[in-house]
Amino acid sequence: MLLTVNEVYKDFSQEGSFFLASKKPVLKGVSLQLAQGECLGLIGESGSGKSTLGRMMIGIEPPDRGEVLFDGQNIYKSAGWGKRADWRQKISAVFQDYTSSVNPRFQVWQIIGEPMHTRRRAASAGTMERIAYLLEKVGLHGGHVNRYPHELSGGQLQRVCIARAIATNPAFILLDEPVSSLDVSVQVQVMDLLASLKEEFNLSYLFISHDLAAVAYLCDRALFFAEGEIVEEVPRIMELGRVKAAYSRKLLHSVLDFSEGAADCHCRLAGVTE
Ligand SMILES: Nc1ncnc2c1ncn2[C@@H]1O[C@H](COP(=O)(O)OP(=O)(O)OP(=O)(O)O)[C@@H](O)[C@H]1O
Repeated sequence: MLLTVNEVYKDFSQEGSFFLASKKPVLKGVSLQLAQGECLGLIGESGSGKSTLGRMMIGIEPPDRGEVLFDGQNIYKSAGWGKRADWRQKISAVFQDYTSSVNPRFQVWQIIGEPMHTRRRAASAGTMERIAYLLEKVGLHGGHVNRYPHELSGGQLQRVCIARAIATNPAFILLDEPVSSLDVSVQVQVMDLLASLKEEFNLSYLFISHDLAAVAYLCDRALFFAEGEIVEEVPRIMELGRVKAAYSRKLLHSVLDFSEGAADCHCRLAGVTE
């Protein structure tokens, strides 16, 4: 298994009364597994702990209890949290807010070169070649290489973030609401890009989204998440419309009418692409 999350717990301090600060449990014994080349959807209401779990799976939010194994290695123990280790090259992320994900003073080549440890002022010919290759992979071209973030559209900037995310040949990418800030027509294009990169590079994704159509389109299976716990698993995405738990049904019906099942969802998304 590429990634294994074993019984992870996380509490955050909460402002209490003047003298007391209470602890709020945000993850309550979550376990999951992710295989190479698989896309797992994580669906849940705002504040349910999805992003906390995502951050934990990319090595930046240590659990209070439990473990996260990448290729069998406990990412918070073996190399020490915060230190460089092989697994860091194999894990990356794309977030919802592409604007704050990049340094506004960096040009596109510097942003994409960041995980390749490119120096700020110059990059080798080999690195620039690699950057050109990555730009092409995400549907951009050489004309974008010297641009600054403010000279790009939202969709183009998110494509730059995706190029940066695949720069180190990762095995796993956290996609935390990666299309939620984009216009609907651009969302579909970026979803198509994520789907084709997954196929080409056999990537594994954890796809956090409120958009059930997007989950149905991209994911192989999905988890419904509430108050720090998995409430239901959908092992085959085509069965997304047949969830049983009251919470999952409530979420489904609040977003789309799923009475026709997940196929309906595919059709709706496909309709936008036509
Ligand atoms: N560093 C932190 N310190 C204190 N509380 C935090 C911290 N990070 C998250 N929380 C709290 O943990 C809870 C879960 O947050 P999280 O962002 O994981 O939820 P989410 O399901 O991703 O929500 P959304 O869909 O709105 O992004 C929230 O109540 C949030 O305020």
